[in-house]
Amino acid sequence: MKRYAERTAVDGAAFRCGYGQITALLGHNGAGKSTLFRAAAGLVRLDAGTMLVGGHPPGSTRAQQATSYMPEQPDLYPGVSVWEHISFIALAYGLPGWERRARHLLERFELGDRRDALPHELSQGLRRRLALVMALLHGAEVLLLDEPFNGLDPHSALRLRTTLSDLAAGGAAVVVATHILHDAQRIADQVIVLEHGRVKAGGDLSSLAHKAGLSRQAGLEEVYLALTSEPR
Ligand SMILES: Nc1ncnc2c1ncn2[C@@H]1O[C@H](COP(=O)(O)OP(=O)(O)OP(=O)(O)O)[C@@H](O)[C@H]1O
Repeated sequence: MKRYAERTAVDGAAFRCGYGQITALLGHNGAGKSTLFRAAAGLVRLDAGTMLVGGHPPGSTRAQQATSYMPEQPDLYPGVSVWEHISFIALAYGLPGWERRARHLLERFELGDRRDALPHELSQGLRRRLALVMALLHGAEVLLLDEPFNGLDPHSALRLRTTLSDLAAGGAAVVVATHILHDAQRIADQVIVLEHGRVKAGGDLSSLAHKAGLSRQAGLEEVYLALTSEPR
């Protein structure tokens, strides 16, 4: 449970995100998705309840080493180049031989020729791609990505979906908060629907469709709209 003054951001959000799985965290604006991520990343402390990240308390050194968190509004520093941003992450995690992986990720997200660019010289989608490269650099076993598809063009979104599926196939626990149900439907093994800080429903798409009283072939948007009420 997490409260901000008299406002309860999260309460009753019990679920598990398994290794080797992609979990999509869905919910209206203000449902508590980012608060859960910030708590998992050790940036805010829960007022009650328990959370473990990679088996460790959030904020502990072992949880930090196991986790990579990309906030909804990633911090990029003015005057610091693409390559310098990546070097900083490599230094922070003490990654040996990181340059090869960095070059590979930059190519994968089509930033290979923008190594010297400054954040203000990048479009919104390119800045998001840089933040993704930074989040993926240290090969964390737990990946927490807040709105990673925002601002990506369709090819980049496809590349990201493939990358996340590959990482989950390699054993990572990937958790993605998103409003883009098209992308979530294509990659999620598990969907958690949050409403007012609580888990409204959780499971794979076909079990959620069943819960919503829809055909098991129903798409995620239809299921989401059936399971949730209008935001107030
Ligand atoms: N630093 C803060 N101080 C006060 N209230 C906050 C703070 N951060 C979040 N909240 C409140 O907590 C609730 C959950 O917010 P949160 O950012 O977790 O939602 P979200 O599901 O990520 O929303 P969105 O889809 O809009 O990103 C909201 O009511 C929000 O106003």
